[in-house]
Amino acid sequence: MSVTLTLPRGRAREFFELTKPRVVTLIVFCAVIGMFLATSGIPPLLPMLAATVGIALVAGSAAAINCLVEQKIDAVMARTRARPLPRGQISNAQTLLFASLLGGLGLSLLYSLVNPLTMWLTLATFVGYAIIYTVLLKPATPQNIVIGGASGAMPPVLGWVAMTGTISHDALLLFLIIFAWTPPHFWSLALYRKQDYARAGLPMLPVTHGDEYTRLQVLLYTIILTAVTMLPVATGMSHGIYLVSALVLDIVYLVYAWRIVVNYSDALARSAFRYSILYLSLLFTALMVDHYLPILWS
Ligand code: HEM
Ligand SMILES: CC(C)=CCC/C(C)=C/CC/C(C)=C/COP(=O)(O)OP(=O)(O)O
Repeated sequence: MSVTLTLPRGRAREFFELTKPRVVTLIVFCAVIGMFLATSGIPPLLPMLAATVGIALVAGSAAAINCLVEQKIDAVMARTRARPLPRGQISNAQTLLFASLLGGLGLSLLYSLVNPLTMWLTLATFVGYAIIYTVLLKPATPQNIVIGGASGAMPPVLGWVAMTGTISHDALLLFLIIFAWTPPHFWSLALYRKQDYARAGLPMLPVTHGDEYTRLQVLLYTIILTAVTMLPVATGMSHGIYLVSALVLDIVYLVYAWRIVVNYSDALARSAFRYSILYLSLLFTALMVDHYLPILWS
Protein backbone atom coordinates (compact mmCIF):
# COMPACT_ATOMS: atom_id res chain seq x y z
CA MET A 1 0.00 0.00 0.00
CA SER A 2 1.33 3.45 -0.75
CA VAL A 3 -0.04 6.15 1.51
CA THR A 4 -1.91 8.65 -0.69
CA LEU A 5 -1.27 12.33 -0.03
CA THR A 6 -2.27 15.42 -1.96
CA LEU A 7 1.08 17.02 -2.67
CA PRO A 8 1.62 20.78 -2.82
CA ARG A 9 2.62 22.26 -6.19
CA GLY A 10 5.75 23.92 -7.61
CA ARG A 11 8.53 25.06 -5.33
CA ALA A 12 6.72 24.06 -2.15
CA ARG A 13 6.31 20.59 -3.58
CA GLU A 14 10.07 20.24 -4.12
CA PHE A 15 10.76 21.11 -0.48
CA PHE A 16 7.92 18.85 0.63
CA GLU A 17 9.47 15.93 -1.29
CA LEU A 18 12.72 16.37 0.68
CA THR A 19 10.83 15.29 3.81
CA LYS A 20 9.94 11.83 2.36
CA PRO A 21 6.29 12.51 3.18
CA ARG A 22 4.88 9.01 2.71
CA VAL A 23 7.43 7.37 5.02
CA VAL A 24 7.01 10.16 7.57
CA THR A 25 3.21 9.72 7.45
CA LEU A 26 3.51 6.12 8.64
CA ILE A 27 6.15 7.10 11.20
CA VAL A 28 3.82 9.74 12.65
CA PHE A 29 0.87 7.33 12.53
CA CYS A 30 2.86 4.86 14.70
CA ALA A 31 3.80 7.68 17.08
CA VAL A 32 0.15 8.72 17.42
CA ILE A 33 -0.92 5.13 18.16
CA GLY A 34 1.80 5.09 20.84
CA MET A 35 0.16 8.19 22.36
CA PHE A 36 -3.28 6.55 22.43
CA LEU A 37 -1.97 3.27 23.86
CA ALA A 38 -0.20 5.16 26.65
CA THR A 39 -3.45 6.64 27.94
CA SER A 40 -6.65 4.97 29.11
CA GLY A 41 -9.02 7.70 27.89
CA ILE A 42 -8.57 10.33 25.20
CA PRO A 43 -5.07 11.85 25.34
CA PRO A 44 -4.86 15.56 26.31
CA LEU A 45 -5.40 17.51 23.09
CA LEU A 46 -2.68 20.19 23.19
CA PRO A 47 0.29 17.92 24.07
CA MET A 48 -0.99 15.34 21.60
CA LEU A 49 -1.17 17.86 18.74
CA ALA A 50 2.18 19.41 19.65
CA ALA A 51 3.82 15.98 19.87
CA THR A 52 2.37 14.92 16.52
CA VAL A 53 3.51 18.07 14.73
CA GLY A 54 6.86 18.12 16.56
CA ILE A 55 7.71 14.50 15.70
CA ALA A 56 6.58 15.01 12.08
CA LEU A 57 8.78 18.10 11.71
CA VAL A 58 11.88 16.44 13.18
CA ALA A 59 11.34 13.28 11.10
CA GLY A 60 10.95 15.44 7.96
CA SER A 61 14.11 17.29 8.87
CA ALA A 62 16.02 14.00 9.29
CA ALA A 63 14.76 12.87 5.87
CA ALA A 64 15.93 16.16 4.28
CA ILE A 65 19.42 15.72 5.80
CA ASN A 66 19.45 12.17 4.42
CA CYS A 67 18.64 13.59 0.95
CA LEU A 68 21.42 16.17 1.35
CA VAL A 69 24.07 13.62 2.37
CA GLU A 70 23.05 11.03 -0.25
CA GLN A 71 22.48 13.26 -3.29
CA LYS A 72 25.38 11.71 -5.26
CA ILE A 73 24.14 8.20 -4.48
CA ASP A 74 20.57 9.22 -5.27
CA ALA A 75 21.72 10.53 -8.66
CA VAL A 76 22.86 7.08 -9.80
CA MET A 77 19.89 5.05 -8.54
CA ALA A 78 16.83 4.79 -10.83
CA ARG A 79 14.46 4.93 -7.82
CA THR A 80 15.90 8.15 -6.41
CA ARG A 81 17.39 10.12 -9.30
CA ALA A 82 14.28 12.32 -9.65
CA ARG A 83 14.65 13.69 -6.11
CA PRO A 84 14.99 17.51 -5.86
CA LEU A 85 18.74 17.58 -5.00
CA PRO A 86 20.06 15.32 -7.79
CA ARG A 87 17.85 17.23 -10.24
CA GLY A 88 19.39 20.50 -9.08
CA GLN A 89 16.02 21.96 -8.10
CA ILE A 90 17.13 22.80 -4.55
CA SER A 91 20.64 23.79 -3.40
CA ASN A 92 22.63 22.36 -0.49
CA ALA A 93 22.33 25.61 1.48
CA GLN A 94 18.57 25.73 0.96
CA THR A 95 18.23 22.12 2.12
CA LEU A 96 20.35 22.75 5.20
CA LEU A 97 18.35 25.85 6.08
CA PHE A 98 15.04 24.07 5.48
CA ALA A 99 16.08 21.05 7.60
CA SER A 100 17.36 23.31 10.39
CA LEU A 101 14.11 25.28 10.46
CA LEU A 102 11.94 22.16 10.52
CA GLY A 103 14.12 20.41 13.10
CA GLY A 104 14.49 23.49 15.31
CA LEU A 105 10.76 24.21 15.26
CA GLY A 106 9.89 20.57 15.94
CA LEU A 107 12.31 20.26 18.87
CA SER A 108 11.12 23.58 20.36
CA LEU A 109 7.50 22.43 20.19
CA LEU A 110 8.38 19.16 21.90
CA TYR A 111 10.40 20.89 24.61
CA SER A 112 7.92 23.64 25.41
CA LEU A 113 4.51 22.01 24.86
CA VAL A 114 5.22 18.30 25.47
CA ASN A 115 8.14 17.42 27.76
CA PRO A 116 11.96 17.60 27.67
CA LEU A 117 12.42 13.80 27.62
CA THR A 118 10.39 13.54 24.39
CA MET A 119 12.53 16.29 22.89
CA TRP A 120 15.80 14.55 23.83
CA LEU A 121 14.64 11.15 22.58
CA THR A 122 13.43 12.68 19.30
CA LEU A 123 16.78 14.43 18.92
CA ALA A 124 18.55 11.10 19.53
CA THR A 125 16.31 9.50 16.88
CA PHE A 126 17.21 12.29 14.46
CA VAL A 127 20.94 11.72 15.08
CA GLY A 128 20.39 7.94 14.78
CA TYR A 129 18.88 8.24 11.29
CA ALA A 130 20.49 11.37 9.80
CA ILE A 131 24.05 10.75 11.08
CA ILE A 132 24.60 7.23 12.47
CA TYR A 133 22.58 5.37 9.80
CA THR A 134 23.02 7.69 6.80
CA VAL A 135 26.65 8.79 7.21
CA LEU A 136 28.28 5.95 9.13
CA LEU A 137 26.40 2.65 8.77
CA LYS A 138 24.82 2.75 5.31
CA PRO A 139 28.10 2.90 3.35
CA ALA A 140 29.91 0.58 5.78
CA THR A 141 28.01 -2.63 6.54
CA PRO A 142 25.15 -4.80 5.22
CA GLN A 143 23.78 -4.75 8.79
CA ASN A 144 23.18 -0.99 8.29
CA ILE A 145 19.40 -1.28 8.27
CA VAL A 146 19.27 -3.71 11.19
CA ILE A 147 21.17 -1.31 13.47
CA GLY A 148 19.74 1.84 11.83
CA GLY A 149 16.28 0.31 12.21
CA ALA A 150 16.49 1.29 15.88
CA SER A 151 15.76 4.92 14.94
CA GLY A 152 12.89 3.94 12.66
CA ALA A 153 11.45 1.91 15.56
CA MET A 154 11.43 4.84 17.98
CA PRO A 155 8.21 6.69 16.95
CA PRO A 156 5.74 4.75 19.17
CA VAL A 157 8.14 5.19 22.09
CA LEU A 158 8.26 8.92 21.37
CA GLY A 159 4.47 9.03 21.32
CA TRP A 160 4.27 7.09 24.57
CA VAL A 161 6.81 9.30 26.35
CA ALA A 162 5.03 12.40 25.04
CA MET A 163 1.91 11.37 26.97
CA THR A 164 3.43 9.87 30.12
CA GLY A 165 6.91 11.36 30.52
CA THR A 166 8.36 7.86 31.03
CA ILE A 167 9.42 4.85 28.93
CA SER A 168 7.40 1.77 29.90
CA HIS A 169 7.87 -1.92 29.03
CA ASP A 170 4.81 -1.77 26.80
CA ALA A 171 6.35 1.05 24.76
CA LEU A 172 9.46 -1.10 24.28
CA LEU A 173 7.29 -3.89 22.83
CA LEU A 174 6.07 -1.45 20.17
CA PHE A 175 9.71 -0.56 19.48
CA LEU A 176 10.57 -4.26 19.10
CA ILE A 177 7.76 -4.80 16.59
CA ILE A 178 9.04 -2.10 14.20
CA PHE A 179 12.64 -3.14 14.84
CA ALA A 180 11.88 -6.75 13.76
CA TRP A 181 9.73 -5.53 10.84
CA THR A 182 12.44 -3.34 9.29
CA PRO A 183 14.70 -6.09 7.82
CA PRO A 184 11.93 -7.89 5.86
CA HIS A 185 10.52 -4.45 4.87
CA PHE A 186 13.82 -3.25 3.47
CA TRP A 187 15.42 -6.45 2.16
CA SER A 188 12.35 -7.28 0.03
CA LEU A 189 12.93 -3.95 -1.70
CA ALA A 190 16.72 -4.44 -1.82
CA LEU A 191 16.21 -7.79 -3.61
CA TYR A 192 14.43 -6.25 -6.59
CA ARG A 193 16.52 -3.03 -6.46
CA LYS A 194 19.87 -4.88 -6.16
CA GLN A 195 21.32 -3.42 -9.40
CA ASP A 196 20.63 0.11 -8.15
CA TYR A 197 22.48 -0.52 -4.89
CA ALA A 198 25.39 -2.28 -6.65
CA ARG A 199 25.75 0.68 -9.06
CA ALA A 200 25.74 3.10 -6.15
CA GLY A 201 28.41 1.06 -4.33
CA LEU A 202 26.25 0.50 -1.25
CA PRO A 203 26.86 -2.73 0.69
CA MET A 204 23.24 -3.86 0.94
CA LEU A 205 22.74 -7.52 1.85
CA PRO A 206 21.82 -8.86 -1.64
CA VAL A 207 24.92 -7.13 -3.05
CA THR A 208 27.37 -8.42 -0.41
CA HIS A 209 25.87 -11.83 0.46
CA GLY A 210 23.76 -12.69 -2.58
CA ASP A 211 20.06 -13.20 -3.22
CA GLU A 212 19.67 -16.63 -1.66
CA TYR A 213 21.13 -15.57 1.68
CA THR A 214 19.01 -12.38 1.71
CA ARG A 215 15.84 -14.33 0.93
CA LEU A 216 16.54 -16.64 3.86
CA GLN A 217 17.11 -13.62 6.12
CA VAL A 218 13.74 -12.19 5.03
CA LEU A 219 12.07 -15.44 6.13
CA LEU A 220 13.99 -15.66 9.43
CA TYR A 221 13.21 -12.06 10.39
CA THR A 222 9.55 -12.56 9.45
CA ILE A 223 9.45 -15.53 11.85
CA ILE A 224 11.07 -13.36 14.54
CA LEU A 225 8.53 -10.61 13.75
CA THR A 226 5.66 -13.09 14.18
CA ALA A 227 6.99 -14.07 17.61
CA VAL A 228 7.52 -10.45 18.64
CA THR A 229 3.96 -9.48 17.63
CA MET A 230 2.67 -12.04 20.14
CA LEU A 231 4.45 -10.29 23.04
CA PRO A 232 1.75 -7.61 23.61
CA VAL A 233 -0.72 -10.45 24.20
CA ALA A 234 1.72 -12.38 26.41
CA THR A 235 2.23 -9.37 28.66
CA GLY A 236 -1.49 -8.50 28.81
CA MET A 237 -1.16 -5.18 27.00
CA SER A 238 -3.37 -6.36 24.12
CA HIS A 239 -6.15 -8.91 23.81
CA GLY A 240 -8.38 -10.87 21.41
CA ILE A 241 -8.97 -8.32 18.65
CA TYR A 242 -5.25 -7.65 18.35
CA LEU A 243 -4.36 -11.34 18.61
CA VAL A 244 -6.65 -12.39 15.75
CA SER A 245 -5.59 -9.44 13.56
CA ALA A 246 -1.87 -10.01 14.23
CA LEU A 247 -2.17 -13.73 13.48
CA VAL A 248 -3.89 -13.09 10.14
CA LEU A 249 -1.36 -10.39 9.18
CA ASP A 250 1.55 -12.60 10.28
CA ILE A 251 0.34 -15.64 8.36
CA VAL A 252 0.03 -13.62 5.14
CA TYR A 253 3.52 -12.17 5.72
CA LEU A 254 4.97 -15.64 6.40
CA VAL A 255 3.44 -16.92 3.15
CA TYR A 256 5.08 -14.04 1.26
CA ALA A 257 8.43 -14.71 2.96
CA TRP A 258 8.20 -18.47 2.30
CA ARG A 259 7.41 -17.86 -1.36
CA ILE A 260 10.35 -15.46 -1.58
CA VAL A 261 12.60 -18.34 -0.50
CA VAL A 262 11.14 -21.13 -2.63
CA ASN A 263 9.71 -19.35 -5.68
CA TYR A 264 11.42 -15.96 -5.99
CA SER A 265 10.55 -13.33 -8.55
CA ASP A 266 11.10 -9.57 -8.50
CA ALA A 267 7.33 -9.08 -8.80
CA LEU A 268 6.83 -11.18 -5.68
CA ALA A 269 9.47 -9.20 -3.73
CA ARG A 270 7.77 -5.96 -4.84
CA SER A 271 4.42 -7.27 -3.57
CA ALA A 272 6.03 -8.34 -0.28
CA PHE A 273 7.51 -4.85 0.12
CA ARG A 274 4.12 -3.22 -0.49
CA TYR A 275 2.52 -5.69 1.90
CA SER A 276 5.08 -4.78 4.61
CA ILE A 277 3.64 -1.24 4.64
CA LEU A 278 0.04 -2.42 4.73
CA TYR A 279 1.03 -4.90 7.44
CA LEU A 280 2.50 -2.28 9.78
CA SER A 281 -0.38 0.14 9.20
CA LEU A 282 -2.99 -2.53 9.99
CA LEU A 283 -1.08 -4.01 12.92
CA PHE A 284 -0.90 -0.63 14.64
CA THR A 285 -4.55 0.03 13.81
CA ALA A 286 -5.39 -3.31 15.45
CA LEU A 287 -3.44 -2.33 18.60
CA MET A 288 -5.50 0.85 18.78
CA VAL A 289 -8.91 -0.80 18.15
CA ASP A 290 -8.08 -3.52 20.68
CA HIS A 291 -7.19 -0.82 23.22
CA TYR A 292 -10.34 1.28 22.76
CA LEU A 293 -13.21 -1.09 21.88
CA PRO A 294 -13.46 -2.57 25.40
CA ILE A 295 -13.41 0.98 26.87
CA LEU A 296 -16.19 2.09 24.49
CA TRP A 297 -18.30 -0.96 25.29
CA SER A 298 -17.94 -0.76 29.07
C1 HEM B 1 16.29 1.77 8.57
C2 HEM B 1 14.99 1.62 8.40
C3 HEM B 1 14.29 1.67 7.05
C4 HEM B 1 14.80 1.51 5.80
C5 HEM B 1 16.23 1.23 5.39
C6 HEM B 1 13.70 1.71 4.86
C7 HEM B 1 13.82 1.70 3.49
C8 HEM B 1 12.84 2.11 2.62
C9 HEM B 1 13.06 2.42 1.24
C10 HEM B 1 14.40 2.31 0.51
C11 HEM B 1 11.88 2.83 0.73
C12 HEM B 1 11.66 3.39 -0.67
C13 HEM B 1 10.85 2.57 -1.57
C14 HEM B 1 10.68 3.25 -2.92
O1 HEM B 1 10.39 4.45 -2.97
O2 HEM B 1 10.85 2.57 -3.93
C15 HEM B 1 10.90 2.76 1.78
C16 HEM B 1 9.58 3.07 1.62
C17 HEM B 1 8.70 3.17 2.65
N1 HEM B 1 8.98 2.96 3.99
FE1 HEM B 1 10.71 2.32 4.75
N2 HEM B 1 12.56 1.96 5.57
C18 HEM B 1 12.88 1.96 6.90
C19 HEM B 1 12.05 2.22 7.94
C20 HEM B 1 10.74 2.56 7.79
C21 HEM B 1 9.87 2.89 8.89
C22 HEM B 1 10.28 2.90 10.36
C23 HEM B 1 8.65 3.17 8.36
C24 HEM B 1 7.38 3.56 9.05
C25 HEM B 1 7.10 3.28 10.29
C26 HEM B 1 8.75 3.03 6.92
C27 HEM B 1 7.72 3.23 6.04
C28 HEM B 1 7.85 3.26 4.69
C29 HEM B 1 6.78 3.64 3.77
C30 HEM B 1 5.36 4.04 4.14
C31 HEM B 1 7.32 3.57 2.49
C32 HEM B 1 6.59 3.83 1.17
C33 HEM B 1 6.93 5.18 0.64
C34 HEM B 1 6.30 5.42 -0.71
O3 HEM B 1 5.20 4.95 -0.99
O4 HEM B 1 6.94 6.15 -1.47
N3 HEM B 1 10.03 2.64 6.63
N4 HEM B 1 11.51 2.32 2.93
C1 LIG C 1 11.20 10.98 14.63
C2 LIG C 1 12.37 10.89 13.79
C3 LIG C 1 13.44 11.88 13.98
C4 LIG C 1 12.45 9.91 12.87
C5 LIG C 1 13.57 9.78 11.94
C6 LIG C 1 13.64 8.38 11.49
C7 LIG C 1 13.31 8.26 10.06
C8 LIG C 1 12.96 9.46 9.20
C9 LIG C 1 13.33 7.05 9.56
C10 LIG C 1 12.98 6.84 8.17
C11 LIG C 1 13.53 5.58 7.66
C12 LIG C 1 13.72 5.71 6.19
C13 LIG C 1 13.12 6.80 5.38
C14 LIG C 1 14.47 4.89 5.62
C15 LIG C 1 14.76 4.98 4.17
O1 LIG C 1 15.97 4.38 4.00
P1 LIG C 1 17.06 5.15 3.17
O2 LIG C 1 17.27 6.50 3.75
O3 LIG C 1 18.23 4.25 3.07
O4 LIG C 1 16.28 5.21 1.78
P2 LIG C 1 16.55 5.98 0.44
O5 LIG C 1 17.43 5.11 -0.37
O6 LIG C 1 15.17 6.08 -0.15
O7 LIG C 1 17.15 7.31 0.76
